[in-house]
Amino acid sequence: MSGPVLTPDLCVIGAGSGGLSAAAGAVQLGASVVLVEGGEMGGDCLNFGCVPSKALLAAGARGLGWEDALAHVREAIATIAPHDSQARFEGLGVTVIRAWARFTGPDEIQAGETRIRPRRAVIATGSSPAAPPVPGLETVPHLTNETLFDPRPRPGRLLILGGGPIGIEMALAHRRLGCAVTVIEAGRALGREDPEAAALVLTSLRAAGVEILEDAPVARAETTGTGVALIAEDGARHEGDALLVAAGRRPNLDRLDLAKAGIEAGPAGVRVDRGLRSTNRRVYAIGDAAGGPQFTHVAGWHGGLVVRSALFRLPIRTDRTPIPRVTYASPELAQAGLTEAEARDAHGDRLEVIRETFSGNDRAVTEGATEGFLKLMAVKGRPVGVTLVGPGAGDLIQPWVLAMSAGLKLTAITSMIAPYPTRGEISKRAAGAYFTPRLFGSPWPKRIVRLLSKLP
Ligand SMILES: Cc1cc2nc3c(=O)[nH]c(=O)nc-3n(C[C@H](O)[C@H](O)[C@H](O)COP(=O)(O)OP(=O)(O)OC[C@H]3O[C@@H](n4cnc5c(N)ncnc54)[C@H](O)[C@@H]3O)c2cc1C
Ligand SMILES: NC(=O)c1ccc[n+]([C@@H]2O[C@H](COP(=O)([O-])OP(=O)(O)OC[C@H]3O[C@@H](n4cnc5c(N)ncnc54)[C@H](O)[C@@H]3O)[C@@H](O)[C@H]2O)c1
Repeated sequence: MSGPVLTPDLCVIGAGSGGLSAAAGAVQLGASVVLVEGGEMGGDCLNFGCVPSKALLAAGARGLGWEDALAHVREAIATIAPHDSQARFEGLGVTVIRAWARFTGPDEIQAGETRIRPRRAVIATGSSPAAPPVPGLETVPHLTNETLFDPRPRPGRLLILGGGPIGIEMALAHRRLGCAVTVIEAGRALGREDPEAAALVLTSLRAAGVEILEDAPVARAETTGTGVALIAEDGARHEGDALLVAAGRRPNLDRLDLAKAGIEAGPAGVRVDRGLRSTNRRVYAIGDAAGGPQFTHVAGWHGGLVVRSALFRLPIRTDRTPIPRVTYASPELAQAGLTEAEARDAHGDRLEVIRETFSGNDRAVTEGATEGFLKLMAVKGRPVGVTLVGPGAGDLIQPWVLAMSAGLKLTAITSMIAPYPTRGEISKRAAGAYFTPRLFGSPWPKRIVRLLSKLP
């Protein structure tokens, strides 16, 4: 094969959330970096994921019309795009190649005409919408997150196959923009979340007019005269003029020729150890391609970790850090660390669960927005999980993410002075409630106070 041969310290395949973090970190530490991107710089999050979905939600909340909402989505992407652009990365000193990469051997990657023989490589190729095995779906016209934000007419009734985070967030966005929406979910909608928190979100979505059908596996899809129909296993037929398939993801590995490099993978992604190394020790896999939790902040965190490992040869591990997630529904649902059920499995009787509602939060009362609660899972004076549902939950959960990643005790939260009146006071109140029975329910503090009161 002719063409140039590059021998960088690091070759990163994929310029999404994970790949960009790895490339930016490595080049700024003095490494030579080649970044290969076959599609759009910025990957899913910027172009077809987080950014357009949150922009569409916000456009609906602001009461924009359909055309203005789609224009706002394009504007949001365009405003953020320079940060992820080829020009910015070349400015940092990264060699950017716009081509699809594939392995040609254990230590060689081909990208267009260029051959790359890096010291270390990172697979950061992300994921794509999975097509569920529903007969008829292959021929029925449908949207996925890759086409949902393109210019298109407003659907009168949108059917959504799948009630995970994409299905639920996009149901809310379309409802806000005036569409009738039906979500059809095989199991429980938001099935990964704490059931009580998910129920609150789903109740509010139903109250806003979204139809959500649970325990309704879709068995068949058909094209109708005016659009599409989904037929559930129980025979119920649901018709709409557009269909969004949001039924999970599959890793983007087909183009990579992994076997040539001795890299093993399964349906979830590249097989990696807890240090993100694949079965080829010189090749890491990060983000959605690595088969773990699929979030931008996880991909970005992975990007930082592999720089640490590849450049400084420092040990890294991914199995000890609590990973937060937020579903941007109304109200928001945020989770840090373990859910109650997970904490119960992990800690059994040692687990204490404390629940505080926003109806006891003065700011929420003054705003007349008291829906939601915080659930704290604590073991021996330390938080192991927090579920927060309510307006701004994604921001309110951050002190708990800090507390858990830094291994802080609940006293770190109780000793903080929380400004009054803020919704964030709910955290201090929950942490305080952990100590209430210990302090006021035990005879010892009272005995000590009595004893001391006898002293001059
Ligand atoms: C609708 C939607 C909403 C979402 N909302 C959120 C959210 O609010 N918060 C959140 O944290 N996460 C969200 N996510 C998830 C988030 O987008 C992903 O977890 C994140 O983008 C993963 O980053 P990544 O770097 O692993 O992959 P990507 O960002 O997908 O980047 C992978 C890149 O690799 C390129 N590529 C693939 N194969 C090759 C190849 N062979 N050669 C060269 N380049 C290649 C692709 O073109 C792509 O640009 C959302 C996802 C979707 C679909
Ligand atoms: N706010 C966020 O952070 C955010 C937002 C959107 C997406 N994401 C990420 O993207 C990932 C993918 O999201 P998703 O919602 O596509 O996937 P998902 O796997 O979370 O949910 C897909 C849902 O589709 C259902 N389903 C599958 N086949 C079905 C069938 N035949 N009939 C009816 N229902 C069926 C599943 O039971 C599941 O509940 C998420 O796991 C998340 O990590 C994150």
